[in-house]
Amino acid sequence: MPELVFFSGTMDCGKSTLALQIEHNRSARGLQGMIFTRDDRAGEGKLSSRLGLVTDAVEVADDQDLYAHLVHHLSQGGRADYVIADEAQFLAPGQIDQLARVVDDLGVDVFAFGITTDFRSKLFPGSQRLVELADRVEVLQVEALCWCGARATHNARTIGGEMVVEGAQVVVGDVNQAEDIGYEVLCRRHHRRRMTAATARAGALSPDVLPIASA
Ligand SMILES: Nc1ncnc2c1ncn2[C@@H]1O[C@H](COP(=O)(O)OP(=O)(O)O)[C@@H](O)[C@H]1O
Ligand SMILES: Cc1cn([C@H]2C[C@H](O)[C@@H](COP(=O)(O)O)O2)c(=O)[nH]c1=O
Repeated sequence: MPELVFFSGTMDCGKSTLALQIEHNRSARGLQGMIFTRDDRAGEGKLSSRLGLVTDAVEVADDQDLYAHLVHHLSQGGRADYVIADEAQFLAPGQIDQLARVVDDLGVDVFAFGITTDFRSKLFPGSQRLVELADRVEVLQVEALCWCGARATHNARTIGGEMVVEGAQVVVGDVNQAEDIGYEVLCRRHHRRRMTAATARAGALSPDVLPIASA
């Protein structure tokens, strides 16, 4: 049975790498995929992994109908034995419904990859719809780690290393960018306390508070 599978995890846990591996294994056996992405850090129409691999992809537009795109492609004699959708958190809920329709009406597997929650630990609308509709939600096995060594479960947005909780939901960026706007993965405890690697280090280095002399 064809499936809609949502591979989910924090930033930097290997989602795009897995997407590229799925694409490689299938294309090595003569299958042809349709690859969608949106706002990849490598630029428009790219699906990239931090391991250095990159492939071309269809850059999804705001109002694009993904089901209609597949039907048009097939009607022109194209093939689509499977679909990969990376950065799926950026897709609109309606586009996730269209991917479900690709599975149900066209009988094509859809593998979607994305982060579930934003820097405020709120669901992205596209990810929410995937959780609602997917046949399976798979959490990636390679765990990203918080600076404390615990499994990272949350994404923090940072400015100059400090966690921020105000701002637009979508700001394309990367981890390990101490300057300017960046991201850092944290365990829930440290996300709740807004403790990033930089602020934890600063706290550890600050001198003990001197006792207040009594009058
Ligand atoms: N220099 C490196 N050596 C080995 N593995 C690396 C290196 N850089 C990144 N990685 C691996 O790549 C993962 C990030 O992969 P990527 O597919 O870009 O993540 P995602 O799409 O989930 O953000 C890291 O968690 C790590 O396992
Ligand atoms: C938490 C969070 C992330 N983003 C952006 C930052 C990156 O461009 C992508 C995630 O990419 P990855 O391949 O999973 O590392 O999402 C965002 O726009 N808003 C957020 O809150």
